[in-house]
Amino acid sequence: MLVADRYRLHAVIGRGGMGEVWRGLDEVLGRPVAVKLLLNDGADASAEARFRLEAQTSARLHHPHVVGTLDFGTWQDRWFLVMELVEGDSLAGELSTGGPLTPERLAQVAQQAAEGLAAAHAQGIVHRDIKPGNLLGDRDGTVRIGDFGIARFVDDPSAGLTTTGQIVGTGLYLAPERAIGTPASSASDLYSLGCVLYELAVGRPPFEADTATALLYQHVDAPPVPPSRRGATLPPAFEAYLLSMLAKQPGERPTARQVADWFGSGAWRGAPEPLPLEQPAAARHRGPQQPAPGGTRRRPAQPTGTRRRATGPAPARRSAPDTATGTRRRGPEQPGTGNQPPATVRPAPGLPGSAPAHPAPTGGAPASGLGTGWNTTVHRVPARRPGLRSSLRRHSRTTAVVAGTVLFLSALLLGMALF
Ligand SMILES: Nc1ncnc2c1ncn2[C@@H]1O[C@H](COP(=O)(O)OP(=O)(O)OP(=O)(O)O)[C@@H](O)[C@H]1O
Repeated sequence: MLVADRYRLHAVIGRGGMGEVWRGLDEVLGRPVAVKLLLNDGADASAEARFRLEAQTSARLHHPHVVGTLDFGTWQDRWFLVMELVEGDSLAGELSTGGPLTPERLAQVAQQAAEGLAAAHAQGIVHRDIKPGNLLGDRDGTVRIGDFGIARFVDDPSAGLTTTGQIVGTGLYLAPERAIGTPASSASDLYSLGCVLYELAVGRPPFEADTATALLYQHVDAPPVPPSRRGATLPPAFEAYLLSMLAKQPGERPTARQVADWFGSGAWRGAPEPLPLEQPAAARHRGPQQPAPGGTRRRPAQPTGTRRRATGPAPARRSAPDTATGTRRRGPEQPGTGNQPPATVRPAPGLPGSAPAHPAPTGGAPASGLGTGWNTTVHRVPARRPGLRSSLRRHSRTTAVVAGTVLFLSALLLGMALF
């Protein structure tokens, strides 16, 4: 098939919600390309506008870690988008074929995906659909962010909702603030990236549930179980930093720039700071930014230029639910994987019951990670949820109380030391 007298389509690479992607050849320039053809079913009147927006948005970005846009137009009444061809597998494919990634590969994914996001955020673009399938790995492992199909500019008042008030994004990776209907910000992308890294480390996403409502509650209310308690072998600094990306409050997450710098610095190899008696003298003088190969129990390394609150130790110290088992097996002991929502999920009065709000096409399969119908883009769940909103506020209050107590005790100890 020759599209627009120029692009020879060879084989379908994959299908998404908006169209199918083909491997092809630009016969004019003689180079391989990927061509996305918008589905022609006429089912979604806004699809054409979204497709055009994807083209325009991605065309503004020129970055080694973002899939480049080469052309856009119509051919035989179908819209097409021509992109750089990424020859390797998506991170979703990498996980399903090879299992959880090594810390080295994970750090590379984190750094490069964050570089791509930082470039988008610098242009005022929020991706809004960061998920394993949208992170493409080149043959040499280079990670490129694709699919800006639902990206928005941060000052776009319609960002976050469709015209019918539905939440846009992928539920397994949806930031808490988005679960309560707040428009996505760059911090929302960082939360999604945190969920993706978690999944690539553990083999399962941080939160899973049988219903969309229960899943949203977990994003808002449930502390993620540290990956190490689910079988992942990450250096402690890496784990702490990853958990900081999953902070419930957007302002407590590191920025994309900080994530890229931190992983690029090698600080992820570090371990928590040892207790005073265990600490070797040389390590005491090592700066907090430096990696600590082989060290034990050192405080997580601080990212360059990162706000103190975004460095990760706090989430890591948060006690995990007793349901964590340290296994990768999916079962009722893992958060949200049983038939009932976990104890931390409190369905609010008036919310839909246990029936999935967005039924999985596989016949009611739970929201259990890659390959399920929940791994989709638009959630047909009413976006404004008072219960979820107050839940998020409660998190802020708890943080304030803890911070106040720590401050008070510090002052008390200081006073005792002085007098
Ligand atoms: N530039 C590209 N090079 C190589 N493969 C690509 C490229 N763009 C997309 N793909 C592959 O094509 C498949 C479909 O991509 P597409 O962006 O249409 O859908 P999706 O992200 O899977 O779903 P949705 O758009 O509904 O979120 C994906 O699996 C992806 O791996």
